[in-house]
Amino acid sequence: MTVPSVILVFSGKRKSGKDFITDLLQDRIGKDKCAIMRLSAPLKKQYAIDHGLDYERLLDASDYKERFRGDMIKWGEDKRTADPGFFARIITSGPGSEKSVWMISDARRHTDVAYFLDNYPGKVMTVRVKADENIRVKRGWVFTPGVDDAESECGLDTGVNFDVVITNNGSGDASLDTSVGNLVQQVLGWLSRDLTAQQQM
Ligand SMILES: Nc1ncnc2c1ncn2[C@@H]1O[C@H](COP(=O)(O)OP(=O)(O)OP(=O)(O)O)[C@@H](O)[C@H]1O
Repeated sequence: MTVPSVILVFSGKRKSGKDFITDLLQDRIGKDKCAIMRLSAPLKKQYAIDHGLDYERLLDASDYKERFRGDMIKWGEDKRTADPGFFARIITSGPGSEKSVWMISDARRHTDVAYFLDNYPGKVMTVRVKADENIRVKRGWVFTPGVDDAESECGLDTGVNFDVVITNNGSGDASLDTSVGNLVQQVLGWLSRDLTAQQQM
Protein backbone atom coordinates (compact mmCIF):
# COMPACT_ATOMS: atom_id res chain seq x y z
CA MET A 1 0.00 0.00 0.00
CA THR A 2 1.38 3.45 -0.97
CA VAL A 3 1.34 5.90 1.92
CA PRO A 4 1.31 9.63 1.08
CA SER A 5 2.45 12.41 3.40
CA VAL A 6 -0.88 14.23 3.47
CA ILE A 7 -4.43 13.35 2.55
CA LEU A 8 -6.95 16.17 2.21
CA VAL A 9 -10.48 14.83 2.36
CA PHE A 10 -12.94 17.35 0.87
CA SER A 11 -16.66 17.55 1.22
CA GLY A 12 -19.25 20.20 0.45
CA LYS A 13 -22.64 20.75 -1.09
CA ARG A 14 -23.23 20.60 -4.82
CA LYS A 15 -21.76 23.65 -6.57
CA SER A 16 -19.95 24.77 -3.43
CA GLY A 17 -16.81 24.59 -5.58
CA LYS A 18 -15.00 21.43 -4.49
CA ASP A 19 -13.50 20.87 -7.94
CA PHE A 20 -12.59 24.54 -8.28
CA ILE A 21 -10.78 24.56 -4.92
CA THR A 22 -8.97 21.25 -5.42
CA ASP A 23 -7.78 22.44 -8.86
CA LEU A 24 -6.55 25.68 -7.30
CA LEU A 25 -4.70 23.81 -4.55
CA GLN A 26 -3.16 21.39 -7.00
CA ASP A 27 -1.80 24.32 -9.03
CA ARG A 28 -0.41 25.95 -5.89
CA ILE A 29 1.12 22.79 -4.36
CA GLY A 30 2.33 21.42 -7.70
CA LYS A 31 0.95 18.72 -9.99
CA ASP A 32 4.16 16.74 -9.51
CA LYS A 33 3.44 16.38 -5.79
CA CYS A 34 -0.31 16.40 -5.67
CA ALA A 35 -3.07 14.14 -7.05
CA ILE A 36 -6.81 14.76 -7.16
CA MET A 37 -8.82 11.59 -6.62
CA ARG A 38 -12.57 11.34 -7.03
CA LEU A 39 -14.53 8.68 -5.19
CA SER A 40 -17.26 9.20 -7.78
CA ALA A 41 -14.97 8.39 -10.73
CA PRO A 42 -14.95 4.59 -10.43
CA LEU A 43 -18.59 4.74 -9.38
CA LYS A 44 -19.52 6.41 -12.66
CA LYS A 45 -17.38 4.07 -14.72
CA GLN A 46 -18.81 0.94 -13.15
CA TYR A 47 -22.36 2.35 -13.25
CA ALA A 48 -21.91 3.21 -16.96
CA ILE A 49 -20.68 -0.31 -17.73
CA ASP A 50 -23.50 -1.94 -15.75
CA HIS A 51 -26.17 0.21 -17.39
CA GLY A 52 -24.79 0.52 -20.94
CA LEU A 53 -24.27 4.33 -20.65
CA ASP A 54 -21.74 6.81 -22.05
CA TYR A 55 -19.08 7.17 -19.32
CA GLU A 56 -17.56 10.41 -20.70
CA ARG A 57 -20.94 12.15 -20.67
CA LEU A 58 -21.53 11.11 -17.06
CA LEU A 59 -18.33 12.92 -16.06
CA ASP A 60 -19.13 16.39 -17.41
CA ALA A 61 -21.65 18.94 -16.17
CA SER A 62 -24.28 17.96 -18.77
CA ASP A 63 -28.02 17.28 -18.47
CA TYR A 64 -27.10 13.66 -19.22
CA LYS A 65 -25.31 13.37 -15.86
CA GLU A 66 -28.25 15.07 -14.10
CA ARG A 67 -30.72 12.59 -15.63
CA PHE A 68 -28.98 9.61 -14.08
CA ARG A 69 -27.74 11.25 -10.88
CA GLY A 70 -30.51 9.95 -8.59
CA ASP A 71 -30.31 6.34 -9.67
CA MET A 72 -26.52 6.39 -9.79
CA ILE A 73 -26.36 7.72 -6.22
CA LYS A 74 -28.57 4.88 -4.99
CA TRP A 75 -26.50 2.30 -6.85
CA GLY A 76 -23.30 3.68 -5.32
CA GLU A 77 -24.82 3.81 -1.84
CA ASP A 78 -25.72 0.13 -2.09
CA LYS A 79 -22.14 -0.70 -3.12
CA ARG A 80 -20.68 1.38 -0.28
CA THR A 81 -23.04 -0.12 2.27
CA ALA A 82 -21.88 -3.58 1.29
CA ASP A 83 -18.19 -2.50 1.46
CA PRO A 84 -17.41 1.03 2.79
CA GLY A 85 -13.87 1.07 1.40
CA PHE A 86 -14.79 -0.22 -2.07
CA PHE A 87 -14.36 3.03 -4.05
CA ALA A 88 -11.65 4.48 -1.80
CA ARG A 89 -9.41 1.46 -2.38
CA ILE A 90 -9.84 1.71 -6.16
CA ILE A 91 -8.88 5.39 -6.41
CA THR A 92 -5.98 5.19 -3.98
CA SER A 93 -4.34 2.36 -5.86
CA GLY A 94 -4.62 3.97 -9.31
CA PRO A 95 -2.88 6.84 -11.14
CA GLY A 96 -1.60 9.53 -8.78
CA SER A 97 -1.26 7.22 -5.78
CA GLU A 98 2.54 7.58 -6.03
CA LYS A 99 2.29 11.32 -5.19
CA SER A 100 2.84 12.65 -1.68
CA VAL A 101 -0.36 14.68 -1.42
CA TRP A 102 -3.74 13.12 -2.14
CA MET A 103 -6.83 15.24 -2.43
CA ILE A 104 -10.04 13.24 -2.21
CA SER A 105 -12.42 15.74 -3.76
CA ASP A 106 -15.83 14.31 -2.95
CA ALA A 107 -16.30 12.58 0.41
CA ARG A 108 -20.03 12.17 1.09
CA ARG A 109 -20.55 9.85 4.00
CA HIS A 110 -19.08 9.31 7.44
CA THR A 111 -17.73 5.99 6.24
CA ASP A 112 -15.73 7.81 3.50
CA VAL A 113 -14.04 10.01 6.10
CA ALA A 114 -13.62 7.11 8.53
CA TYR A 115 -11.92 5.01 5.86
CA PHE A 116 -9.07 7.52 5.51
CA LEU A 117 -8.81 8.34 9.21
CA ASP A 118 -8.64 4.63 10.11
CA ASN A 119 -6.25 3.57 7.36
CA TYR A 120 -3.94 6.62 7.39
CA PRO A 121 -3.77 7.87 10.98
CA GLY A 122 -2.00 11.21 11.38
CA LYS A 123 -2.03 11.92 7.64
CA VAL A 124 -5.55 13.24 7.12
CA MET A 125 -6.98 16.76 7.07
CA THR A 126 -10.73 17.05 6.59
CA VAL A 127 -11.76 20.08 4.55
CA ARG A 128 -15.29 21.46 4.17
CA VAL A 129 -16.04 23.74 1.22
CA LYS A 130 -18.96 26.09 1.79
CA ALA A 131 -20.77 28.58 -0.42
CA ASP A 132 -23.93 30.60 0.14
CA GLU A 133 -27.05 29.13 -1.40
CA ASN A 134 -27.57 32.09 -3.76
CA ILE A 135 -24.02 31.68 -5.06
CA ARG A 136 -24.56 27.96 -5.64
CA VAL A 137 -27.73 28.81 -7.57
CA LYS A 138 -25.74 31.24 -9.75
CA ARG A 139 -23.35 28.35 -10.46
CA GLY A 140 -26.24 26.24 -11.71
CA TRP A 141 -27.50 24.47 -8.59
CA VAL A 142 -31.21 23.66 -8.52
CA PHE A 143 -32.65 21.94 -5.46
CA THR A 144 -33.50 18.41 -6.54
CA PRO A 145 -35.59 16.24 -4.20
CA GLY A 146 -34.09 12.81 -3.77
CA VAL A 147 -30.62 14.24 -4.44
CA ASP A 148 -30.16 17.30 -2.25
CA ASP A 149 -31.98 15.77 0.71
CA ALA A 150 -30.31 12.35 0.35
CA GLU A 151 -27.54 11.02 2.59
CA SER A 152 -25.05 11.55 -0.23
CA GLU A 153 -25.59 15.32 0.04
CA CYS A 154 -26.34 15.67 3.76
CA GLY A 155 -24.38 12.83 5.34
CA LEU A 156 -21.50 15.07 6.42
CA ASP A 157 -23.58 18.11 7.43
CA THR A 158 -23.14 17.03 11.04
CA GLY A 159 -20.86 14.81 13.06
CA VAL A 160 -17.47 15.82 11.62
CA ASN A 161 -15.16 18.39 13.19
CA PHE A 162 -13.59 19.64 10.00
CA ASP A 163 -9.95 20.59 10.32
CA VAL A 164 -10.38 23.34 7.72
CA VAL A 165 -13.44 25.20 6.44
CA ILE A 166 -13.13 27.12 3.16
CA THR A 167 -15.79 29.66 2.32
CA ASN A 168 -15.96 29.87 -1.47
CA ASN A 169 -18.31 32.63 -2.48
CA GLY A 170 -16.20 33.88 -5.37
CA SER A 171 -12.67 34.37 -6.56
CA GLY A 172 -12.69 38.08 -5.67
CA ASP A 173 -13.22 37.14 -2.02
CA ALA A 174 -10.09 37.93 0.04
CA SER A 175 -11.03 35.29 2.65
CA LEU A 176 -10.81 32.63 -0.07
CA ASP A 177 -7.24 33.65 -0.92
CA THR A 178 -6.36 33.60 2.78
CA SER A 179 -7.85 30.20 3.52
CA VAL A 180 -6.35 28.64 0.38
CA GLY A 181 -2.97 30.20 1.20
CA ASN A 182 -3.11 28.91 4.78
CA LEU A 183 -3.99 25.41 3.65
CA VAL A 184 -1.13 25.39 1.12
CA GLN A 185 1.28 26.40 3.90
CA GLN A 186 -0.04 23.65 6.18
CA VAL A 187 0.36 21.03 3.46
CA LEU A 188 3.89 22.19 2.62
CA GLY A 189 4.68 22.07 6.34
CA TRP A 190 3.52 18.47 6.62
CA LEU A 191 5.51 17.58 3.50
CA SER A 192 8.74 19.03 4.80
CA ARG A 193 8.24 17.39 8.22
CA ASP A 194 7.80 14.04 6.49
CA LEU A 195 10.87 14.62 4.36
CA THR A 196 12.95 15.49 7.43
CA ALA A 197 11.68 12.39 9.25
CA GLN A 198 12.58 10.19 6.25
CA GLN A 199 16.09 11.71 6.08
CA GLN A 200 16.64 10.91 9.76
CA MET A 201 15.69 7.27 9.32
N1 LIG B 1 -14.30 30.83 -6.45
C1 LIG B 1 -14.84 30.65 -7.66
N2 LIG B 1 -14.69 31.60 -8.62
C2 LIG B 1 -15.21 31.43 -9.84
N3 LIG B 1 -15.94 30.37 -10.23
C3 LIG B 1 -16.12 29.38 -9.32
C4 LIG B 1 -15.59 29.49 -8.00
N4 LIG B 1 -15.93 28.36 -7.33
C5 LIG B 1 -16.63 27.62 -8.18
N5 LIG B 1 -16.76 28.23 -9.37
C6 LIG B 1 -17.48 27.70 -10.56
O1 LIG B 1 -18.74 27.21 -10.13
C7 LIG B 1 -19.06 26.00 -10.82
C8 LIG B 1 -19.27 24.87 -9.81
O2 LIG B 1 -18.03 24.62 -9.15
P1 LIG B 1 -17.47 23.14 -8.93
O3 LIG B 1 -17.71 22.30 -10.14
O4 LIG B 1 -16.08 23.27 -8.45
O5 LIG B 1 -18.44 22.69 -7.75
P2 LIG B 1 -18.58 21.25 -7.08
O6 LIG B 1 -18.79 21.49 -5.62
O7 LIG B 1 -17.42 20.40 -7.47
O8 LIG B 1 -19.95 20.77 -7.76
P3 LIG B 1 -20.62 19.30 -7.91
O9 LIG B 1 -20.71 18.72 -6.53
O10 LIG B 1 -21.95 19.60 -8.48
O11 LIG B 1 -19.73 18.51 -8.83
C9 LIG B 1 -17.92 25.74 -11.79
O12 LIG B 1 -18.26 26.25 -13.05
C10 LIG B 1 -16.76 26.52 -11.17
O13 LIG B 1 -15.82 26.92 -12.14
